[in-house]
Amino acid sequence: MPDPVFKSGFVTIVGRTNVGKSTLLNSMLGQKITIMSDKPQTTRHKIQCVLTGQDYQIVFIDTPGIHKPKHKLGEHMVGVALNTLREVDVVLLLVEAAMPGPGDRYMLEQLKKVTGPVLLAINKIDLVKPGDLVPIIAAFQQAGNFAEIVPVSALTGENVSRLKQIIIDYLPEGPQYYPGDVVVDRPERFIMAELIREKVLHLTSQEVPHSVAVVVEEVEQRNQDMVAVRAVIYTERESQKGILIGKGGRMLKEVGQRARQEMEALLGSRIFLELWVKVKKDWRNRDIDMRNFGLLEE
Ligand SMILES: Nc1nc2c(ncn2[C@@H]2O[C@H](COP(=O)(O)OP(=O)(O)OP(=O)(O)O)[C@@H](O)[C@H]2O)c(=O)[nH]1
Repeated sequence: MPDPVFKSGFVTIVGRTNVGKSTLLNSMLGQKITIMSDKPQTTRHKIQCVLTGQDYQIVFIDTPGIHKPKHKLGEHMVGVALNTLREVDVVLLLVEAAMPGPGDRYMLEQLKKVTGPVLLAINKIDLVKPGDLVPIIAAFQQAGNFAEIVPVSALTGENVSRLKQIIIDYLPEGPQYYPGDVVVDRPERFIMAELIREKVLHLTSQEVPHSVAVVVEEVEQRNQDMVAVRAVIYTERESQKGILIGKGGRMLKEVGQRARQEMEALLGSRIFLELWVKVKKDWRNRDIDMRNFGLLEE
């Protein structure tokens, strides 16, 4: 019998904010890695997760949403997304199960610049009646040029393994780029910061929008099973700082407790987490600060 072919390559998931990119990625990986929240624009970084099977390896690059930029950080995000599209083997466009609107058309235009296969996954099908899906699929089929169209629910997992198989089908024959386990090509500090930020977004609802950045300033191995972490949550306004700290420090304590539990599970050691809140005005419009926060590559 001939050896089975090993397939590998780089895949990027693109889509408007909030369509469920992180949820889908996590569902495919079966492990929580990227930030998930119900606020738009939470995935600012290019994250590589690696999914390895018997005869395949998918390297996921999670790009920020392609959307019309509103401020400097927005512009940067669009640039990152478009550059990534040209470097990968497969582009996976994720949309919500609804008729394509102006925002989708903007994205479909951008995707015409891609030469490789573009797959379309129509997400959140758990929210629509099966009958309503047919015209949606037809509309997207007409509006774009997709190698495959797959309806999925990232949340319930419906059709996710089929989508994974289709991605593998479109990968070229190639080497195993990374070791066998799921890995994240990001320093642990980044993951810890994202976990903290996720808790902030979940716990503060509307009052503190995504104008929050988290920087892990220090990680110190105290002893064999204890790691001390010092992190700063940056907000744009004093009022947001107040909300984040909460009455008698209650909010910050809650954020810290929840983040710590997940950090411990992820890193497999006990964590001593020290959290600070600082105000840094208008950080989103200043390149220098964005670089400090690790949002721009040098
Ligand atoms: N009902 C339903 N909700 C979903 C599904 N997939 C994702 N969501 C929800 O949609 C919201 C956004 O999901 P994310 O995975 O954070 O979206 P994203 O595209 O990564 O968002 P950004 O990081 O802002 O670009 C979350 O509240 C998810 O729980 C799905 O299949 N069905």
